[in-house]
Amino acid sequence: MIDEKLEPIFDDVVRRNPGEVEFHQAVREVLDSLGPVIAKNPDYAEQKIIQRICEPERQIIFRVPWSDDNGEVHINRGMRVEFNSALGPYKGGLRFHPSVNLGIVKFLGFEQIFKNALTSLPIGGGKGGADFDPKGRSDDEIMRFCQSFMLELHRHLGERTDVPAGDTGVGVREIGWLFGQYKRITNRYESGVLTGKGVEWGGALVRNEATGYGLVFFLEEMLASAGKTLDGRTVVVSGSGNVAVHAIEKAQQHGALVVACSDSSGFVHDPAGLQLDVLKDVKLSRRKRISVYADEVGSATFVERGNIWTLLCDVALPCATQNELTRRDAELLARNGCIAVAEGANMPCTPDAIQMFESAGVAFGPGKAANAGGVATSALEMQQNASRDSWTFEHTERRLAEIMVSIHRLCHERSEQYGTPGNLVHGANIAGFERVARAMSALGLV
Ligand SMILES: NC(=O)C1=CN([C@@H]2O[C@H](COP(=O)(O)OP(=O)(O)OC[C@H]3O[C@@H](n4cnc5c(N)ncnc54)[C@H](O)[C@@H]3O)[C@@H](O)[C@H]2O)C=CC1
Ligand SMILES: O=C(O)CCC(=O)C(=O)O
Repeated sequence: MIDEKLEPIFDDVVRRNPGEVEFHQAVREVLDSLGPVIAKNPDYAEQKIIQRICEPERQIIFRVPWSDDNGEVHINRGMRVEFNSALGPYKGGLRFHPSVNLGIVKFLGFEQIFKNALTSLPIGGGKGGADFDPKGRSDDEIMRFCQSFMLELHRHLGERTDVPAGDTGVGVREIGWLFGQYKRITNRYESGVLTGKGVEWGGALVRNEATGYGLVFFLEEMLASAGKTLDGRTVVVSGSGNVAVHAIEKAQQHGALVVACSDSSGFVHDPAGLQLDVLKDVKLSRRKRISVYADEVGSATFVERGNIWTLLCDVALPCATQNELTRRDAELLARNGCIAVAEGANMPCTPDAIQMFESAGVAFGPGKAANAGGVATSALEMQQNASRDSWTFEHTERRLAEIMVSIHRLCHERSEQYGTPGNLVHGANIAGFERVARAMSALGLV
């Protein structure tokens, strides 16, 4: 429940941003946690810190024209929301997906402010993307799209200004085409302007794996605070993209049996445990539908359009997309004995699903904390670019693990200090907000 003093702020956000339902949802969740913080720090109310945080510093919307392999012209809409730069340059990924609109980019950018603050690294919050659907497009078409997108976006970027990375539909391949075009337009090898680059051209080892790996490090901390471990647990993961595959990899390394994953066509169930090499080959290399995994692995079945959350598991890791896990799914998971849920995707659980987990005693790790390993490792990539250095895999993974442990500790401590022990949603919102609010307050009315 939003504190009654903060209710008018939320109403104003809804009025000023009509129809942007995902953005409203993300704001509501944060404001829900902030009543006690504002009561303790009346200066923040006077300085209208919350109202300022809810208003992006800058929103850029632009036309992206490109032509397909048959010469037909297409027009997409590109956007970048530069939300908050109190802690550092705007930082956050680019999403290419037909569902992208301003409300989606704003929800993602808003979440990113608090997530980035939780890493304790010097990065502000931003997000971008386009309503472009890469599915079924040739490499040439996607490259032309990336080049056209960057032709406009480049003027807003810079290693000290705004530093995008990947997200849904944007991986190392697209970052390559975006970086190549930036370099060509500006005539500068400005490595720190994008992260998630290939390791041969300025990228950092571990960035590709970082979100999924970080999720599992965070999950281990959640379980440890209840005296449990991941070893021997049955895990279900939704999605089969960058985050999902690397979460599966790290969960397996920690002794879990991961029995299912999905894509937008359905899920595969492999009670023997997913074969990671086959999964990576099908989804990341050949970019096929998930059903191909079941065609190639005898122990697996494919369930078209099926609901993955009906499967029995100890741990659920939603790693696909926003609002993919509803209250009904949460009830089912709890009833089936699930003990922990950690969000690899951004906002994959609906608010009433989260409430359900809380009331059923299922440990819950919110995305802005649990999936912060990706952006944290992006900040480590920026550090390496700035110092013209490159670290080993082992060193970088150790840094990632330390960051995830410290994010969990911070969220846990704040949840206790503010009277909701173990509620990591409150802990994450409060800890992230505190860091941004202190910086905004120090920087004056800007
Ligand atoms: N890539 C990164 O470093 C980070 C990504 N995230 C979030 O993680 C989520 C996944 O991102 P990536 O793995 O990078 O994207 P991706 O493009 O590599 O993979 C997305 C996956 O989700 C699946 N998917 C999409 N809609 C689905 C649906 N309705 N049902 C089942 N599967 C569906 C796709 O088929 C694909 O397998 C997104 O919410 C993203 O914002 C969060 C933090 C960092
Ligand atoms: O690495 C980054 O800059 C962004 C990662 C991202 O988009 C996210 O955390 O949701």
